[in-house]
Amino acid sequence: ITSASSSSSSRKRFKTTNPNKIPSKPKPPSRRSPNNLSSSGGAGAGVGGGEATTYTRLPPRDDSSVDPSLFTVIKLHESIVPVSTPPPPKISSDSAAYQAIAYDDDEEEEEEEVFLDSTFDYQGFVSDDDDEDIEISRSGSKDKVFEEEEEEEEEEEGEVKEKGVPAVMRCFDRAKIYVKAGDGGNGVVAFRREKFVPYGGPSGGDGGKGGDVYVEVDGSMNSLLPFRKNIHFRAGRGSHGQGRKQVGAKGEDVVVKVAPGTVVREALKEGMEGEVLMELMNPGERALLLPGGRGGKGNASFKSGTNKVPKIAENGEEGAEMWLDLELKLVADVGIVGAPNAGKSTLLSAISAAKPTIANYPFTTLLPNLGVVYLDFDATMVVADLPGLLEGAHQGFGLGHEFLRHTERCSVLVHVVDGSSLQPEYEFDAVRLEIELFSPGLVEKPYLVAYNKMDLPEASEKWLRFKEHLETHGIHPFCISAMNRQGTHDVVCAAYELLRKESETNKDMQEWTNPRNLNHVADTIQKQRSASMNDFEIFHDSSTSTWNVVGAGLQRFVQMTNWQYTESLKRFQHVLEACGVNKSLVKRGVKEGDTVVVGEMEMVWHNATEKVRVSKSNTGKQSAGSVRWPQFK
Ligand SMILES: Nc1nc2c(ncn2[C@@H]2O[C@H](COP(=O)(O)OP(=O)(O)OP(=O)(O)O)[C@@H](O)[C@H]2O)c(=O)[nH]1
Ligand SMILES: [Mg+2]
Repeated sequence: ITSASSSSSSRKRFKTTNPNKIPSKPKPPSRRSPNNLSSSGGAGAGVGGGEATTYTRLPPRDDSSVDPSLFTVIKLHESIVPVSTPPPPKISSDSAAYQAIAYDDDEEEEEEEVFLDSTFDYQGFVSDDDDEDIEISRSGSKDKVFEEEEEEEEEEEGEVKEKGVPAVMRCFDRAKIYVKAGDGGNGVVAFRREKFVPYGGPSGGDGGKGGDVYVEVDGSMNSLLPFRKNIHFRAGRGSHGQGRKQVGAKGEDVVVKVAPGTVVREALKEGMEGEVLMELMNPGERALLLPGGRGGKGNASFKSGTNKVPKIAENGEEGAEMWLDLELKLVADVGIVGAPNAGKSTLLSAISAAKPTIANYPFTTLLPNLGVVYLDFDATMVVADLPGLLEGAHQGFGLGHEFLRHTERCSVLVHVVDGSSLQPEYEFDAVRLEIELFSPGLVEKPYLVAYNKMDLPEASEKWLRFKEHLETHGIHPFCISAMNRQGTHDVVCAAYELLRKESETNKDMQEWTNPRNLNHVADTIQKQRSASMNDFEIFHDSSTSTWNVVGAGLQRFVQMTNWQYTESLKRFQHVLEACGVNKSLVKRGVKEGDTVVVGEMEMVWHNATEKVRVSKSNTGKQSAGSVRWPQFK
């Protein structure tokens, strides 16, 4: 027999996020079919007036070191759509109402009764219930929530500053956000009160389900910019149950909108990369990420043959919460890479309707530009123009090479070489090396080489030498003048041909990976929620005489138990007995007076032969934020 002592104030709140890892299914990047490009990709670009994404601009600079303060002038396509703002967390003003016993009185009888009977003849957890402190404990826990929030934000700020890429760039394609599903509403204890109907019976309704958290692809977004302003997304809490068996309303859902091509990871501490939870590619795709907590049962649900007057109700289940790392990898078919000032943006503007900034200095392009290239009615491809790569980019020179991850989804690369540079061959090799250093997988992608600026004599002079150099390596370069649009069509056709071949090879694999279950995170959480209470482990530290009973099912049960009602203790005691915790503890050698911890509940163990009886005199003061149970020795 055990009797309980308090602990919830000192222990951290139990989180349904669950310490157990959520298994993820990383999906191999699937390429979009060229046919659906016009409706997606955020670029919204198209021939005939369609506009492409253009975000560029850096004033000419002598040195290539990057001062973030200069990046404030950024031109962005207007189409960035703010993500939906989550509804403010609902805090019911009459939060204490459900705690006390509600009556669905019909006109006449207004008298209040309190059913916090502190005496029952049960060997087990007993309460020195002190009704008046419930409010205090409630507000106490609220404060705690806010404190935690502040901590989280501080932690966020600290992590934003990583070296390499200027802050402005990072924020566009990477974000860290917090999501929380709504808690379930609490059930209530109420009794039917009606004139001429004695013993109306229990009528406390169940709490409503908490709101869900969804992640949705918004085709009009082309960056993760909105997450610079808004990083907390909380679904609404379910309403509490009411008298007359009225079930609480469901909490409001929250939808986190992301750009196509966003990779969602579970955020881990200390810069570690979490598992990929999902990759969201196609506009309109929607994933249920975190399901809201279940509503607590009201006393009407506890009615049984043996207990016709249940004075017990459950708390709502806490909604799961987690931090997510979002990363945008552009969804483009072809990526244009090359050294700074080689003419990459010029090439994109020559082959598509995109209007990236073009200027005669390195690092004009700071963020990738997208454009849609139309070869035919049904032959289109999305082309991305990337910032320039320098030798040593992997060490952070220039803009670094982080943005190369945008090419990971590209099937084909077009390598633009500046023919007017001193040693085009050397420039070519250096850029290839940087690509390889970023990812060996990237260097294996099919690519073609476009030798640019052929209209300039210094470029055409070196063309033959360059061509020979590459041909010895089995590469056949194209020569173009992007500015005059000469030779660009050949490059486009060749790129499209490579793209077609690639998609044929990948076809089988893509078919195999479809259909994807985007809701697998929510499914895992649901599965964990239905974990049996019989699954638990007992950890014992012999030096401290503390026994930790760990099990998802039991922890959830503790969290949902409203300790205000004394019958809750009975039920808890019964559960511990029924699922074998007591037995296992005895077997492991628990001793009189040892501490047993289950979830956030801490108890003192008492041997079964002793009778425990509580008298009314035990109603002492409670500390804020906890419900204290007396210890009986
Ligand atoms: N003569 C000539 N100049 C060109 C050609 N293509 C590009 N240029 C010029 O080269 C300069 C750089 O062009 P961009 O398209 O901005 O080069 P980029 O590779 O995008 O440069 P970053 O974005 O800074 O990496 C501009 O002044 C262009 O006008 C070409 O075919 N012939
Ligand atoms: Mg450029």
